[in-house]
Amino acid sequence: MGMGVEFLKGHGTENDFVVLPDPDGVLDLTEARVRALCDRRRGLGADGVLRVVRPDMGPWFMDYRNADGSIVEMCGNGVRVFARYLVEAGLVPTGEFEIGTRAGRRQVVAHEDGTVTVDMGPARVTGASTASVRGAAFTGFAVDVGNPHLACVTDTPVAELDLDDAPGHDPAVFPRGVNVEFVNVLGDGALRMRVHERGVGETRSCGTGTVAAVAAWLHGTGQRTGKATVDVLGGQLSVVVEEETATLTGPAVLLARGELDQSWWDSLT
Ligand SMILES: N[C@@H](CCC[C@H](N)C(=O)O)C(=O)O
Repeated sequence: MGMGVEFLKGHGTENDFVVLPDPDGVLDLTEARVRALCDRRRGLGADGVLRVVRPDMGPWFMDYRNADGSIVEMCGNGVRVFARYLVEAGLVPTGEFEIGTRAGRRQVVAHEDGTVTVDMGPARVTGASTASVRGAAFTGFAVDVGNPHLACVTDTPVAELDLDDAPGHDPAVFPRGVNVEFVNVLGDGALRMRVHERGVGETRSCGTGTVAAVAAWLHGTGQRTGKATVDVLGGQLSVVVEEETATLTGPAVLLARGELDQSWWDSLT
């Protein structure tokens, strides 16, 4: 290894991340550096950054950043990729362990087949609200999965939506912004979803978004618990919603590792 900053690249259902191992918490991860890393032309390209930190007390901590550099609470696909990194780096044994996030500790199970199950904590439906896409209104439910979501179950085929721009939302309901999901019901327990993520744009998957989608679908049909598969642009995730918590299962892939050029890193402040 040379002197550059170590990185890995990974994805969960094509929601992709740069992983930065930083056990001693010495990296100065500025907004400018996150933006440059995530840029698909002048950087490595990713939807977000996962910095891997070992606190003095407690489990390994996932310091998650959106591609625009914003620091937010939780990332369901990210936590699976983070878990895969910890296992492959030999920092935890395959099986069950905890990961710290800004939304609290999350129990994960890294399976032998490469998939990871995450206990996501409760998915709380907190009310109803409306998203707009090119003048069309979509009603949905506000769902708190540690981070904020507006999940809209709709008969409009999600493939037809133009999500290049952020959907409109009510800032009084979502003062810190929101991730917006559009959801089609394909059959009992089978959903299709597209998502526009706060701080990123449209992504090919959002783990917390799939949990919000299933919680909203169940809520709208008068059910408190249930399970569903959710087809996203980048694959399929499985979600189980229980009274007190929800679980998310899906793939987690690491595909590259290397080091960032130190002078490039230093040129960004
Ligand atoms: N892609 C993530 C969610 C990342 C955070 C989100 N953009 C936010 O700002 O809350 C996931 O898989 O959950």
